[in-house]
Amino acid sequence: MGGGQKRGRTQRRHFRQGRENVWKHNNPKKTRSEDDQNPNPNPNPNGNWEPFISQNPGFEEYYKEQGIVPKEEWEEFMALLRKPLPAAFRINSSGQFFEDIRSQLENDFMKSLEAEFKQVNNEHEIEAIRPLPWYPDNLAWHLNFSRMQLRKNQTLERFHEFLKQENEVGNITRQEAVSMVPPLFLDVLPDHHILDMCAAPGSKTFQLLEVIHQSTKLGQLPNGLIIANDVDVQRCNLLIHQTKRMSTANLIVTNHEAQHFPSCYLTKGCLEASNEGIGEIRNSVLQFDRILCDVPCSGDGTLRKAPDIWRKWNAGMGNGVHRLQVEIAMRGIALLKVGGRMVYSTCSMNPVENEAVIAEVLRRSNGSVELLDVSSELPNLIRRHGIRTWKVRDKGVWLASHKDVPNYRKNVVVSSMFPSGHCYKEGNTLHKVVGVNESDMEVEPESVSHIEQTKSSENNATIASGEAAAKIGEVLDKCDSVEHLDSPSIVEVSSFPLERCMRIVPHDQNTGAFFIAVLHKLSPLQENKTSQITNSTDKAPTNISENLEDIPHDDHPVEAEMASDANLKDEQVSEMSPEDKSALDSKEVPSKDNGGEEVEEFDNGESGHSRRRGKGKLQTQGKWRGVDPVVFFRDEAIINSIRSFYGISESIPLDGHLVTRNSDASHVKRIYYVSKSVHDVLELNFQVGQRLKITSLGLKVFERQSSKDGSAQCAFRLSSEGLPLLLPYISKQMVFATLADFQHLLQYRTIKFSDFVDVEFGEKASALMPGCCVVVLNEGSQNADTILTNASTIAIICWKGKNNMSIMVSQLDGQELLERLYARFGKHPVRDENENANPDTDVVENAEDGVGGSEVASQGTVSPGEKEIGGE
Ligand SMILES: C[S@@+](CC[C@H](N)C(=O)[O-])C[C@H]1O[C@@H](n2cnc3c(N)ncnc32)[C@H](O)[C@@H]1O
Repeated sequence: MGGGQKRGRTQRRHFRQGRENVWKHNNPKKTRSEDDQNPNPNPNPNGNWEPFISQNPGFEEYYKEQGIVPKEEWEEFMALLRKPLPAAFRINSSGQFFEDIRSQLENDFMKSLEAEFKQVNNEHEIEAIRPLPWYPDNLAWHLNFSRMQLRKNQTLERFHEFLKQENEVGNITRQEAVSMVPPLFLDVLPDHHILDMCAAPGSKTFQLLEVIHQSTKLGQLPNGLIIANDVDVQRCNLLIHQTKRMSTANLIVTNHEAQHFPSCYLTKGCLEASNEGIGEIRNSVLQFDRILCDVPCSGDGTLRKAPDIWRKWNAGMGNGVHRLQVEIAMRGIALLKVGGRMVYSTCSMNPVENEAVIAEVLRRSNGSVELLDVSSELPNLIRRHGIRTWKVRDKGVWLASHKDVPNYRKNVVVSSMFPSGHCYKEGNTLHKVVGVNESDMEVEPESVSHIEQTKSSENNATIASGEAAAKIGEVLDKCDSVEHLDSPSIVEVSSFPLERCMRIVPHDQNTGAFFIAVLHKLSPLQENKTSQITNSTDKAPTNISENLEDIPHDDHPVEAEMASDANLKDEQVSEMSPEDKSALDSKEVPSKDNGGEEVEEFDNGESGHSRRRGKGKLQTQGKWRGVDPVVFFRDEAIINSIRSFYGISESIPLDGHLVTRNSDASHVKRIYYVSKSVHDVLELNFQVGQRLKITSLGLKVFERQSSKDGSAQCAFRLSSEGLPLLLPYISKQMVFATLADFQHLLQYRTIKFSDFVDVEFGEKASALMPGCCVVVLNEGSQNADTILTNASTIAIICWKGKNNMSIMVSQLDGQELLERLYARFGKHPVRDENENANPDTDVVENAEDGVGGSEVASQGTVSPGEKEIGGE
């Protein structure tokens, strides 16, 4: 794998930043009084700590003018923006102990924290912690303690410890409350194919994965899949780390510019050539049932948690990302199946990044997409209607219409930023539309600048709430009798039902701010007159595929062979995104076997040991240089030996489900399991010339192992992540332990067979083949079948040596599991020091036989974030 140790270190640094344990103290050198006085400390150039400035006149002027909250709420809105954001977290419902954790919060902490809360909090909030009322099943929680209170207050120590530990092992995820909202509006089902276009660091991907895995039985996989994409490869690594705890075989992580996310489809001719029947057509196009389009944005909705935005904020931030947001959203629409749903969201309050983008998507889609009214969904979530009128601010000047934009700024301040979306060429005037039938208009209604009567709008309340409403009224009064409107003070009102968009504002529920819109695709995208009008003086769109559906469907007869064919027609090439084209071009690039670029780099290599490769060859995944290839693992000898060693039943299919990141089977180090849905996408991707640049996929199930004395009889050991999937199918190398012995193993990590409390267990353990094995907790005297098919069964991977058994679980995970067992069964492991062997807990030092200690340490006991990600 390219990158090697250098990348490993970078990854670790990013993991630390990305999966910061927010419950820890950040700056131990600060004194308590400094911290308490300065809720948002900020170093000045002299290195002294100062509070963040929580004012920005430009910000206030901007949002007052936009009228996103009514005048009478302004002070409350601003006051809350200046307060630190209360912490929120989600219980990971895929975790084995999620019910225990929820019950601990509901029955223990909710009550026990009451008294502490009264002591430390004199605010009006009445509960110390509470479930978010709009999040299903009490799985998301809001804390009324600030992070500082949590860290500093002795009485909160137990709760603080709980949060720290559960966060570290991944049983809970800290996530801003409002950021949990968009996936809830996607209406996801377990068999959906989902694209998360801008997915890193992955909080929402995680939520989506939870939904598709929700009703899956132990040992089975859902039919759906998620492709989580992000343009930033390091942030992709954060996402991979974040989602690792899901142990999912239904995820593919890709690294593309979302606006150029590649098309993958096989044309009719190609299907025939490959003897695939029309019945297979379902797998011949990569389109999605659900798309999450959580785009990059100015982020001013996160002011409460990132107060440095106060200092940085300016109106240009929103203007600067508008075009990219439109391009990403349009690409999403093109990739969405007819009948599918796409959620567009930002953590910005700015209408230019929000309503303007949605209006432009509706305009360009020309009736193929509708904006859904989801007011009946999540009724407990307080939100405001989207607005239909706003202005654009550029270089300190308010612009009410594209007409007002000076010529030299017209390529920057584009028409789609304005409510009408109408582009004015030099010398044009705005034609009045009030009182004109749409049928009388020369151009299509949705492409025309509308000045609407607010009283006839469904959206009276929303529009009337803003300052702009008064101005609209004034202008409309004048408009009715005016044929041409040249006044720069005209206020445009969008004709689209943008009130169906949702804006969450901080003072409604003591949260951050967020914007969400839900789109539904009604028909394939057609060539779009509107966007041509709209863009007549804008820079040309990056590619035509923004406006054309670039995936074949009934209305687009399939004319050419698949993308990888040399005889592609010119127009087909022109519909491709630049990335598609470059992938196509790079077909001429020599294949991975003989043509990688010569580079000087570090490489983790197959041995897993970092080594300097010198002038080595970059790995190549299809067209993508520097990316490990994805290869189906079909080495029958190895697969059979694994099956036979662990007694893995034939009822779990392995053929076609195992992949590696190395084409040389004899050096494969890790083997990943992929679901049928992922398999199908991979097949398609191979057939179209590997257009998808895959960073990570699948669930690690087997890892190559070696033992110092060569006693291990199978070249591969089981991995902890893959165990929940394989457990019901395993019949060998498995022993059932009593609660006491299981707890002792977790506590002491290595135990001599003769030292187990249950003598029979010790004997059975010693009779296993040397090497990797599974220890299953048998609380009570259930039979093996019942235990193995029960989702709440607890099992760990161990190493059977000559004289002892060692666990292959990280210290942290072992400790957490021990705590959970105690919470569930109420028994502490009581150990008579004389009774059992070696009290040392370090498996590396004490593994006197079996696998090489360093092997266990490097593969079994480091935290997941420190292992290689997504490849060999
Ligand atoms: C708002 S964050 C996404 C947060 C994420 N959905 C979550 O819930 O964790 C926006 C992401 O978009 C990514 N991004 C920026 N430009 C992009 C582009 N052109 N294509 C794809 N991703 C992009 C950034 O790297 C960033 O990770």
